[in-house]
Amino acid sequence: MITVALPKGALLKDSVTRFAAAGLDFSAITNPNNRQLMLPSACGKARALLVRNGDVPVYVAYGQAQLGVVGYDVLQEQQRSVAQLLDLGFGGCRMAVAVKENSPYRRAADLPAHCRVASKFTRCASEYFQKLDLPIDLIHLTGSVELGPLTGISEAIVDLVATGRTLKDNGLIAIEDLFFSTARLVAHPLSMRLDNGELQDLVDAIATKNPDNQ
Ligand SMILES: Nc1ncnc2c1ncn2[C@@H]1O[C@H](COP(=O)(O)OP(=O)(O)OP(=O)(O)O)[C@@H](O)[C@H]1O
Ligand SMILES: O=P(O)(O)OC[C@H]1O[C@H](OP(=O)(O)OP(=O)(O)O)[C@H](O)[C@@H]1O
Repeated sequence: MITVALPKGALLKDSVTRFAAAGLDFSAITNPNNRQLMLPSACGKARALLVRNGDVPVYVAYGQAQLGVVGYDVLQEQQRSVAQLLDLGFGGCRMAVAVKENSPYRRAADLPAHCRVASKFTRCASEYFQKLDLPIDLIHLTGSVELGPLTGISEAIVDLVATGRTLKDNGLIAIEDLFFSTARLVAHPLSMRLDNGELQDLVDAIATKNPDNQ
């Protein structure tokens, strides 16, 4: 039986839609009254694990799920051994450096050496500033990162921006982008190698049967 790790939160609805188009109906997982974390598909041929977005690569890397859906940002941050099979197109956002609107900084390289940068994505942030050859003091936060410059805990943040509304409503501006992110279909590499065709057929159906293109 194929097990799929689906992310709670922003990517769940579109993930369920894409699997449904490919023949696996996990819609029961989106029922607000549902508290079951492991659910069979309507046909009974597969099952879904409902996990935190950040835990999808963990279940897939360990092989407890053969497939998963997760944001590219999380894959960049975690660097786990999972195979990226498809760009699913939804969940578009960018990873950006942001500062207070009224700060003098307009490029990441303008930030003073050893300034504090808050982020949930500390590996991405660290690699980015290393490439700029700018030493920074990273502060790891797990959410509401925009509060960093507002409270003064940090001069800048590295965080996801989609509509830009959260930045605007908190008096911040993005000054540089690290990368663009969308949801990805990932797989356990060994499961793909040992596949008898069933997994590949599902991946092909997800790739070709996109309701947004029909
Ligand atoms: N505002 C947004 N608009 C569109 N996509 C977003 C937005 N914020 C995040 N995403 C994408 O959706 C993914 C899931 O975000 P979501 O907020 O549901 O999870 P999370 O709470 O950040 O994750 P975790 O459960 O690991 O803490 C992100 O990794 C990113 O790829
Ligand atoms: O540009 P916008 O459309 O306003 O979206 C960006 C916000 O969305 C994400 O936060 P999320 O809602 O996941 O909450 P979090 O701060 O707890 O991560 C991200 O971390 C930003 O805060």
